Amino acid sequence: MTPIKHALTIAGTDPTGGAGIQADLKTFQELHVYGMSVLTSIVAQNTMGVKDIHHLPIDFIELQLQSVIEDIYPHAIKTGMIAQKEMMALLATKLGSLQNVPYICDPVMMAKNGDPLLEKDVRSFLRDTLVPLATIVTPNIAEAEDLIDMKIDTLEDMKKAAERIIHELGAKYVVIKGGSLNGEATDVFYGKSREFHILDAPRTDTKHTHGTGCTFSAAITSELAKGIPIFEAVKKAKQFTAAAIAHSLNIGHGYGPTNHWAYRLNASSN
Ligand SMILES: Nc1ncnc2c1ncn2[C@@H]1O[C@H](COP(=O)(O)OP(=O)(O)OP(=O)(O)O)[C@@H](O)[C@H]1O
Ligand SMILES: Cc1ncc(COP(=O)(O)O)c(N)n1
Repeated sequence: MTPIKHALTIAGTDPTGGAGIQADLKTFQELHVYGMSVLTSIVAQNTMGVKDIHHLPIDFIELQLQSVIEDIYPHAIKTGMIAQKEMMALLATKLGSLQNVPYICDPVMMAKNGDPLLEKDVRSFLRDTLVPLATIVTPNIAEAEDLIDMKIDTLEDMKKAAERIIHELGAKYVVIKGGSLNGEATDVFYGKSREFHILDAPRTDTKHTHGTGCTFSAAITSELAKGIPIFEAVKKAKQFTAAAIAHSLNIGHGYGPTNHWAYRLNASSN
């Protein structure tokens, strides 16, 4: 039997279980990798919005990370909600010192309803510290616009933005998620091979998309932990997330969560 691979998420929490650390761990489990987590911020949020955020002290985030790495070395690492400059600086140092571990940077900036998850004025610091270290960075349209300070209205704009993220910011690969553009669910993948790939999946007409971005980047992380080539990993993540959205859950009073086991249902009916 192939030894199990280990994936680590470094992110904030969602007590309703749909986004953040909780969505990441559910995704790792569904995709058969051993999931581990380092908490950065504890977020009092639900499907309706964010009530308050408690940031953990930097030295305690460092201690969690050290505890994981000295014991169960991760085969891939993702970051989600990294809210403060000091957290970004710590992670840049730590992630920069790990050799050959794929790093998936989900540049989380806000919750689905628009509530901010990052402290003010730290977005450019995210762009300058964590994005350049990324094997792949996974912005949605608003995050991509913010990272390279350009308006994105069309697929051509998405391609231009992808080129700029690679050539100006230094990540190796990028996938820009077009879920919020023109009612499509078309994503653009681009990277050091300088080839564009367009990823399409049927768009589900639902408001229950809480945690889709976390789920997508955690699925990429799972596949990269297994050693799957990067574009294959992104394609699998796209299918996994599309299924999770197609079977999303009408629970809670706001933007309901996705269904992390939907891909398993699809696979068993094939
Ligand atoms: N309603 C939908 N139906 C199918 N796929 C979707 C839908 N909404 C998003 N996706 C896809 O889910 C994945 C994760 O998208 P994510 O929610 O992070 O970003 P987004 O929808 O592009 O942006 P935003 O968070 O601003 O809505 C992407 O592949 C995206 O194309
Ligand atoms: C802790 C945390 N991280 C990320 C998100 C964004 O979630 P989404 O995937 O819906 O953009 C969130 N709401 N909470």
